Amino acid sequence: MEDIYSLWRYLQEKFKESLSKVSYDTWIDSAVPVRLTETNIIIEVPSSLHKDYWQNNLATRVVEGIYEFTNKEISPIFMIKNEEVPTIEQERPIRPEKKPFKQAQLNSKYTFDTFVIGKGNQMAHAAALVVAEEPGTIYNPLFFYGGVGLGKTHLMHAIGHQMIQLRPDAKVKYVSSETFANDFINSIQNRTQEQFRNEYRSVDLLLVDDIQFFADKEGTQEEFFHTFNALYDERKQIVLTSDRLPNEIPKLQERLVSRFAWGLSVDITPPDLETRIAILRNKANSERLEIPDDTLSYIAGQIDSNIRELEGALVRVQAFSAIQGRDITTSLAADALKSILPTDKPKALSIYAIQQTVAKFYQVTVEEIKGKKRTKGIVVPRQIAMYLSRELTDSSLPKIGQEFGGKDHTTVLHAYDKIQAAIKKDSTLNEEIKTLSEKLKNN
Ligand SMILES: Nc1ncnc2c1ncn2[C@@H]1O[C@H](COP(=O)(O)OP(=O)(O)OP(=O)(O)O)[C@@H](O)[C@H]1O
Repeated sequence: MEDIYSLWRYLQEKFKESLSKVSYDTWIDSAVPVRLTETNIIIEVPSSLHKDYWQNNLATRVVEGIYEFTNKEISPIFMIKNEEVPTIEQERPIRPEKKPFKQAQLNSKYTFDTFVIGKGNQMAHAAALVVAEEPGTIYNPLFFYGGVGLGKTHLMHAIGHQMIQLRPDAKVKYVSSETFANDFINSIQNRTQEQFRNEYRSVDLLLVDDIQFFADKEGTQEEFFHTFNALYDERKQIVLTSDRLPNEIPKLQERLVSRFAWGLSVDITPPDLETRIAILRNKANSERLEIPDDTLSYIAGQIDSNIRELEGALVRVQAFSAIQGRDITTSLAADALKSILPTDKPKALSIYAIQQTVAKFYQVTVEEIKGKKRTKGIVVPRQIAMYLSRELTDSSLPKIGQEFGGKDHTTVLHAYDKIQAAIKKDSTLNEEIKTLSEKLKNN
């Protein structure tokens, strides 16, 4: 048998590559491998919350990682610290089994009931409900896009659950784009393409997550194109997610880009403070944690862009309180999060600050920059401000458009391309943009 510690180091490295620092520190760093046999690995974690998280989110990756390292199928068993080490023979392997269609690999926690609605996801939530209730009619495909950990997968699963509740015989299939690609490749290797096609083309609802990973996979794109057409022609609902709009995914075939635009694309933007507090409160209630309101506000104030990290922070605070035997208070939360929060976090640059700086530099007003006037003296500063908003902030194109008086994302893209091309030819403009960037970064 392999050495458990080398294997663990290998798994740690893999998780380090794929998880954010906060998630890694919360989930992986706190886990300890206890025993390795021919069939199982026992992993000790600090709390039941950790155990749930490992089982729901990380177990499959453990199986994959161990298989890469040892070439053996070994399932993880998670035990909570200080519990008795389980006897392996009595344990059922946790490795995900092939479930019947109806259950469709849906995470039971990702439902509409547990989804908190806020400004950034309101439209996505509404579209998801429509699609669950009237699949294949209005918004087909439905395309969610937005940053990491903002609830795209959650909403997708919620659609699946809701559809099964309304129509218990509905066939729902949820896959990540990688699973689709792997299934396709395996079907070629095993000569089971017909089975593959039957499986994917006979569903009532197909949910494909993170399709940005289709980039560079020509054969998979080809196959997905046919799957898409077959389902679409039969008026079956398709829901897709990605971290960006289809036309921004490099190497995505044009015919897929245009098909994805047939339905509705909705972005999910980071939650505001109120929504983050509401998400934490829900989570704390469902875990029966006693946390004062000011502590929830404190945690929500520290982690402002990613809900997965927000949840990770709550688990960390809870674990810290359990280990130290202290009640959860704001000062305990501050201690618990100290090591994962950047100490000199630079304040994120806002689009408004860019508009102000550019307006002042070119002696126009912010209203003119955000407005519709097409005189040259205004159009160029407006395009420069859009260009800098894309370069210097994490905002998506639609979000930038919105901040410029509700313009379309294509207008922003056009401005960006135009300025990018212009600075290569026009050295004065190049200098001006450099000066503006420096000014903004040093603010
Ligand atoms: N509005 C919300 N209400 C409650 N929980 C939420 C909400 N949005 C996200 N979450 C939770 O945050 C975590 C991350 O969400 P999810 O996995 O759906 O993100 P994602 O956008 O699919 O991210 P990725 O791009 O990494 O796949 C999940 O545990 C999810 O339940």
